[in-house]
Amino acid sequence: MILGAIADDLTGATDLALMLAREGMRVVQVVGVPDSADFGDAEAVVVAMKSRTNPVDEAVAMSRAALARLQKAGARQIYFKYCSTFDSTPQGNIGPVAEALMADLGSDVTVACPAFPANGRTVFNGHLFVGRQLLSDSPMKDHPLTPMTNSDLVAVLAEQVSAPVGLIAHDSIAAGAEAVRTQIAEAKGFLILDAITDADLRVLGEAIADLPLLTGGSGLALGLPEAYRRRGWLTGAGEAEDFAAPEGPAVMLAGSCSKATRGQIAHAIAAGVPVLKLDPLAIADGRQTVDAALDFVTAATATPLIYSSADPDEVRAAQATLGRDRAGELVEHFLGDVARSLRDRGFRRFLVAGGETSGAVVTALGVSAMKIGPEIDPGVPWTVSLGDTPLALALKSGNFGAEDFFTKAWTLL
Ligand SMILES: Nc1ncnc2c1ncn2[C@@H]1O[C@H](COP(=O)(O)OP(=O)(O)OP(=O)(O)O)[C@@H](O)[C@H]1O
Ligand SMILES: O=C(O)[C@@H](O)C(=O)CO
Repeated sequence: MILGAIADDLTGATDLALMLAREGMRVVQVVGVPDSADFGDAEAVVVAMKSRTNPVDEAVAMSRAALARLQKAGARQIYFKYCSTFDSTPQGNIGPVAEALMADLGSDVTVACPAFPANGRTVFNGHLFVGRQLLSDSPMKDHPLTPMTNSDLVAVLAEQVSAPVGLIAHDSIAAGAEAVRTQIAEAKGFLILDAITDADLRVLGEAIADLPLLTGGSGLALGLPEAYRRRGWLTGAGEAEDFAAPEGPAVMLAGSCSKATRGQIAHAIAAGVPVLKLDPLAIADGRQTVDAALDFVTAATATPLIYSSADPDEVRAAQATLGRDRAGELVEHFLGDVARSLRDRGFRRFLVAGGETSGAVVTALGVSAMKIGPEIDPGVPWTVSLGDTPLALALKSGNFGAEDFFTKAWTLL
């Protein structure tokens, strides 16, 4: 194994696995800390955690356990994958997890870069942009769990760590990999990396391929396989692996409240997709039940969509009554229960929107590992679970995907 990755949520793990597979690596994605350190002939293993919004101690412990397994499997380099919108709170979990991994690896310097230009995430002078907006002006300011109100990543990360946080600005990246490598060699702690294009990411790939620990979104991995190839670690052109989606009925489940997901839902409704909208308050007081949701799915004449996605005002109202965490958990458990019951009734194809939501659904489905299939939109592939009853799973990061995602995805199977 060359690269061992630890992702703080499931859709993020899939996003990274797709990036590595597309650049020619044999990748396996596992869900949760794997029991064994045997990953067959995988050149990269991405361990998907659900640690983005857990208490800091829990997130650190889970990530360290994953690291130990990846080290045992012989990973040459470790990658901590977090969101391209740097989803975190002043407590963490990006900083504390990264610091713990650094300590375990005996390393005193690492880099941090959430840039993913194909999805509009760029970092310039240490400030994160989402499309043309600063992160703090983007819809991420209203995220239900990790509202992002500061775009200055040096400042954001400095609040979360005890080590110093510096910046390698775009002029250094434009000067090439050697210039970046020199700055890293002279630094201690964390270095935020600017990157505004895929070409920047390829320069960075070459500059960082020998560091023990990398931290970033999936974009930072763009140039790694090529850099590994140059070092002779990765051989072969990386032929696309076979992908056969299991046959069977399908369902779509959305718990993401992102602007992108809400737009995709509106598009699906306009296209005639049968929908059921969930309300956390109605789930809490028993007015909405899993049985009723299953009846809705059974009665649907086309692939149905169940969603709890709501605009920021609705989310705030639900959270004011239930509390932020309970509102989220109610929806996640509900969708997980629905998914499990549908699998038991023969459903084999699941499209899920939202990282936390995907974590809950995939856990409920008992999926422990998956292979990467065709890309639906940047950062979102179809996957197929490994094991006795394979399931086709599309796990969409909240903010990813074109407007027609919920209808287009099915045409790729
Ligand atoms: N109507 C609602 N009111 C309050 N919370 C909600 C509502 N609908 C969903 N949630 C919760 O909001 C959270 C959304 O997080 P999730 O990670 O699934 O989506 P996302 O943040 O848009 O996606 P990603 O993490 O991939 O960017 C979940 O915990 C979900 O249960
Ligand atoms: O990096 C991203 O934006 C996504 O892979 C993600 O982590 C969403 O939860």
